[in-house]
Amino acid sequence: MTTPHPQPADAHPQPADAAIVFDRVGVHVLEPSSDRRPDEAARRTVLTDVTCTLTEPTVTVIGANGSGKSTLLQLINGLIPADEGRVVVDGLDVADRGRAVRRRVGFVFTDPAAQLVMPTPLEDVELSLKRLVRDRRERRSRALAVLDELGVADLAQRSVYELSGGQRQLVALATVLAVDPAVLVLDEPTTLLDLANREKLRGVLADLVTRRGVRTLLSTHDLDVAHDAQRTLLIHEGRLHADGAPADVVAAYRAVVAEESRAAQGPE
Ligand SMILES: Nc1ncnc2c1ncn2[C@@H]1O[C@H](COP(=O)(O)OP(=O)(O)OP(=O)(O)O)[C@@H](O)[C@H]1O
Repeated sequence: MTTPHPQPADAHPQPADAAIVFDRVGVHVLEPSSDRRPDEAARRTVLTDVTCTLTEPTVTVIGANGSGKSTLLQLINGLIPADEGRVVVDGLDVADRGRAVRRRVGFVFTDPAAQLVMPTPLEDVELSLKRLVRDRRERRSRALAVLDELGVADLAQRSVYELSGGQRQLVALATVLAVDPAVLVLDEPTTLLDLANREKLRGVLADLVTRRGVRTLLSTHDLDVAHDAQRTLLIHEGRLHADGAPADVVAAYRAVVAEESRAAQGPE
């Protein structure tokens, strides 16, 4: 799909070739097998032959545990390299323009502990801004503004250890948003959130898309959240099994689960 999307007046400038392209992408992992010597590792396929071009501002990825969703997302900024094929973000091949890609793409991990390294939320967001904003006072006011945007400014000076999982998740998102990414990739961002915070996050993401022109790509097990997108991908056993409107892809997912459950019960 290559339909251009209108941009709001104060939107993040998107290049003419704004798209995330997966071109026959495969990822394999080496799995040491118990009955072999450790150096004779078996190669297991995690993703295979994934091809799609994502131009929509909002895309969601669904699929069973272990199907390959996180791996797919981590290919986008080179956290996991593709063993086959190419991943291209806004015209930049991740394999040789990784640094430029990472400047465009913000990644929010499922586990906020992967992102929070400082004693307080404020210091964590300031750390993100260090490369962009030299003036300390400016850095502080921008960090507070982002925390405020996510409704967690009151936690700015608290110890990270005093925060709930959901609060940490919002702070982790703040550290990424602070540097104003053009593309925001989120791996199961609502897993740790209660209903109120889940709704808040959905609102924040919708607002980022319409007001800031950020494009979002997120994986989720929450089928309500999956419907928030213009396009949904279903990853099943490492393959792109369905791709299209969220309602259609969710229906395809239900069909896969029903078929697997029938097969597990065996012949009648
Ligand atoms: N570095 C690795 N070494 C070995 N196996 C790996 C590695 N990374 C991922 N895998 C395996 O690849 C498969 C896909 O993992 P991935 O995390 O992408 O799944 P997922 O769809 O995000 O699952 P979940 O919904 O449970 O988070 C899993 O079987 C996982 O164990």
